[in-house]
Parts: sequence; structure tokens; C-alpha cells
Amino acid sequence: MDPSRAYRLMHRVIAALAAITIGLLLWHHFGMERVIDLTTRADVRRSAMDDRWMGGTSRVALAHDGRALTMRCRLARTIDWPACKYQFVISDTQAGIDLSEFDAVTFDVAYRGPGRHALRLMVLNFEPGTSTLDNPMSQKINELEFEVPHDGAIRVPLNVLHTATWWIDYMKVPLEATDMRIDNVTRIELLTGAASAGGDHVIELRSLRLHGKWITSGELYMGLMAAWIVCAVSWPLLASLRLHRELDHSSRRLALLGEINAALQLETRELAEQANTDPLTGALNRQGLRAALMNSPALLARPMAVLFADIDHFKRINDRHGHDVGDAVLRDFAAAIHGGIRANDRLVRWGGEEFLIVCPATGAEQGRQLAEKLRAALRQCAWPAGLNVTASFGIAARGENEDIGAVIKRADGVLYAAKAAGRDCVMVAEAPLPPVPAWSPPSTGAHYD
Ligand SMILES: Nc1nc2c(ncn2[C@@H]2O[C@H](COP(=O)(O)OP(=O)(O)OP(=O)(O)O)[C@@H](O)[C@H]2O)c(=O)[nH]1
Repeated sequence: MDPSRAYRLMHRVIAALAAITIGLLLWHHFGMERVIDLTTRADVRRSAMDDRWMGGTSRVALAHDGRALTMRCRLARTIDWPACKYQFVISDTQAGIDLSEFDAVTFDVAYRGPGRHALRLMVLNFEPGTSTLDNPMSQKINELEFEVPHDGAIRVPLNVLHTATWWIDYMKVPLEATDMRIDNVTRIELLTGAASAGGDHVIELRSLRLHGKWITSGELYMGLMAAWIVCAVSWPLLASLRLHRELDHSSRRLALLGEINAALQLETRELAEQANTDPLTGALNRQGLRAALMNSPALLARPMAVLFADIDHFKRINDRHGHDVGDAVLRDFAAAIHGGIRANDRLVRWGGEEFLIVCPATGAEQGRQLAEKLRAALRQCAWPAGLNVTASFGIAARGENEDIGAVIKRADGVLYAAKAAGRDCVMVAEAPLPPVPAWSPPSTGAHYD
């Protein structure tokens, strides 16, 4: 799953878990009630017992009319502790039920008979190491005695149960094992009170219910703690995954932006080149020459020469063969010139069929030789439509402190002369006059009136 989605989901999970925790704690405290009704529960075996097994002479009979369990007891005080009792057997094995999370027992009972109407509740807990299956008396006996009220309804808290002292004596239980325990209850008994009067006692037990929680507080706390631990571990894990993914995303976006930037720079460079280049011949245009001179001022360092080249009778070519052939001638002319000049020379289409060649580190004579070489190269070209194309050249070498415009003008001047001289030739301009030094007053001390 996408870590960002999982992270958002985690927010919801934590909010839900917080709500569930509060809900469960409140529900556990105020509700979640589990009730075991011993008078009706199918897996509980119900019976009655008198004291004859202890040598007594009491008699008991149990009847169940569907409404109540009625115990008729003829109590005979012929032994010290005569009693009749209900027996609720929950388990015949060593494994009973855990009532430690049960907090009360309720009775709905009607009691008729002589003397005090009291009942004794005994909760038998199977204790591993102490109890045995063949002797129910070996199970820890937790007891309490209560008066049956007139209306017969009573709720007795289970925490008032205590381990019967006579059982502690009987079993010789060490002090540290005498605590009340009801975590493995196998049977529950309800007896006539210890000091009940002899005679006929009729006890109608309409219900005997244990009230507790569906899950113990321990289980609840453990479960909630486990859920919170899972959240606590997952949270930073998902947060770091999300961070990692966001970093990954950002670096990919950064890389993409870098690529776009590089593409834009390339495009800008291409546009700049297009703006500086003549689309027909690939030579620089005037703007391109200006940019080249600004970017490489060394182009103007002396010696340097400008060759002005002009195709002869170009108008005639256009007129006779059409503009397309004229264009092809211009392209081939630029290519031929390009093939004959050095890499650091610059070819500029000055306009129409006029080209400039700016040659750094070149004097007037070298310029003339270059122009002758180019003129010879033009003769070698295979021109379109079988034409024989020639060009005239005017050369000017840059004088001291002469600006480029003046050099071009002088080259143009001698080109005009070359045309006038019959074309297909090279003319070199005279060197310009050296600049006149600025006047300064004589240093001899002479003065003028
Ligand atoms: N095909 C074509 N023709 C062009 C282009 N630019 C200018 N021209 C033509 O080039 C011709 C130049 O003619 P002119 O200036 O009279 O020069 P020319 O005919 O070469 O004569 P000379 O220079 O005296 O030898 C004109 O007809 C322009 O229309 C272009 O880009 N393509």
C-alpha cells in the first residue's frame, strides 16, 4: 500500500483505537455483564444432600417444578454441624470456571421454617497440588453466611467470601495458601445456616445467579496494550516510510526539473543561434557578428582583416534560372567559403549576395592570399544548373585603433573597385593613415604671444 495512504489510515486507526479504548473501559466498568444462572444452566448438575454422610440424621428432598428448586429439609440436630444443602456441580474435572472477575451473587429465595433464616454459600475451588478429584472436601472452600430477607432477593458481593477456617484446619493448609481463591471453581453449594434450628425447613430457590464480566480486566488491559504497542511500533515505521517516499518523490521531481531546465537552456541556446544565424546559408547574420564580437573581443585584435565577397552577376542568375537556383547558389557559395577558411574565422552574410569574412591574426597580404584561394575554390565547385559562379573580393586590414565599421567600409570600397575592374578578382585597400597624435604644449618653457 502507498505509505502516505497507510499513514493517513494510521491516523484514523489511532483515533478509532482511542475511541475503542475509552468505550471498552467504560463498557467494562458499567456493563459487559455476564450472568451465570446456576438454577437453569444446562451444563450444571443440580442435586441436594443432607448430613447422613457425616453421621447426622437430617433428611432432604429436592423438587423442581419449573419455577423453583424446592429443598425440603428435616433438620435434626443430632451432630455438631447438621445441614441440608443444594449442590451445583459445574465440573467433574480439575478444570473449573474462573469467577475472579465475578463480583456478586444474587439469590431469589423463599425460606419457611423454624428459627433464624440464614443460608451459607460455599464456593469450591480446585487447587492444583492440594485438591484431588476423589475428595470434594480437598477443594478450597470459600464461604459466607447471610440472612434471607423477607422479600427473598439478595445480592451478596463475592469479595466477602473467605476461606473456611474449619477447612484450613481440616486440610492443614499453610498460612500463605489460605487466601480466598475462586479462579477454578468446580462446584457451588448452598447450605442451611450453621445455627439453624431443628425442624422442617422449606427453601424455594427461584434463582441463583453469578454476575461478572465477559472479559477480565487483565485480558482487557493486555488486549488494549497490545493494540497500542502495535500502533506505537507502526507509527514511526510508516512515518519514516512516508518520509522516505516523499524524499524519493522530491528528488525525482528535482531530477525532472533539472532535465526540463537543461532542455530549456538548450532551446534558449538554439533560439539564440537561430537569431544570430542566416537560415539559408548557415552563416552569421549582422546580429550574429555583433554577438560574436561582443563575446570574443580577441577577434578584433590586430592584425586582423575583413574580406568582403560579392557574387558576380547574381541578379542574372536569379533572372535566368529562378530564385530557387539563386538560393542554391548562395548555399553552395557559403559552403565553399566555409570549407576554405579557418575555424576561428567568421563568415557573415552581410545582405543579399554579399558576405564578410572576419579573419583574426591576418594581415592585408594574408587576406589577399586567402581571397585568391577562395576564388580558386569557387572555380572548382559544381554549381547548380551548370553555372560558372565567380565572386569579387575587397580586402581591408584593420589599422591602429580603427573601428570595425571603418574596416568594413574600406573593404566595401575596394570591392566596388574590383567590380569596376571587371569582377572575379581581389582588391586590397590601402592601409589607413595612422591616427594624428593629440596636440600637447611644448615642455621646453617657450611661450607664444
Ligand atoms: N535567390 C536569392 N536572391 C537574392 C537573395 N538576396 C538578394 N538576392 C538578389 O541578389 C541580386 C543582387 O543583385 P545586384 O545587387 O544587382 O548584384 P549582381 O547582380 O550580383 O551584380 P554585381 O554585384 O555588380 O556583380 C538581387 O537581384 C537580389 O534580389 C536571396 O536570398 N536569394
